[in-house]
Amino acid sequence: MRARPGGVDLGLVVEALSRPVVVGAAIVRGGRLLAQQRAYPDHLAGQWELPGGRVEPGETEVDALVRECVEELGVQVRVGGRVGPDVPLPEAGAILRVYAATLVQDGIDPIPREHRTVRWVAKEEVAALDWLRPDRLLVPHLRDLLS
Ligand SMILES: Nc1nc2c([nH]c(=O)n2[C@H]2C[C@H](O)[C@@H](COP(=O)(O)OP(=O)(O)OP(=O)(O)O)O2)c(=O)[nH]1
Repeated sequence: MRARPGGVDLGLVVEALSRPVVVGAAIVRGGRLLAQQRAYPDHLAGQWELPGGRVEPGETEVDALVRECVEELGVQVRVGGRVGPDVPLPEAGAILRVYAATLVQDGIDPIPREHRTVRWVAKEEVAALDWLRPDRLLVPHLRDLLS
């Protein structure tokens, strides 16, 4: 039996709050958004996502974004504000939380270390990219970021 003070199911609230967080970086340079193309697993290969990954225990979300951008792309990022709502990731049993970001050194190009390729996407191209399914919900918010 779940506790329901005031009609709120506390079990569900705790479950939602404790779900692991995958952070994503919406890195913008010169009015374009950086997207990266997955190389694996097979059923996701070829689709596009934002740089990022799981927040490890003891790490802040900003720490995780900075670490993932170094690991995946070899670049340092400066993390800004939130972009769009939290998006459920049913496959990973997690939620995706996206932050705006910029490159600390504008002249250093991101090099994909774990992905097939990366691409700087213009506002009018964002909606047409073959994003991972959860990211599709974020397309209007990503476009707004490029306004
Ligand atoms: N980084 C990132 N992951 C995303 C996005 N959208 C989305 O559904 N995901 C999913 C893919 C994965 O299931 C999960 C990220 O998990 P993860 O950090 O363990 O990374 P991964 O599957 O790429 O693999 P690995 O680093 O463990 O090798 O979030 C996105 O925009 N960026």
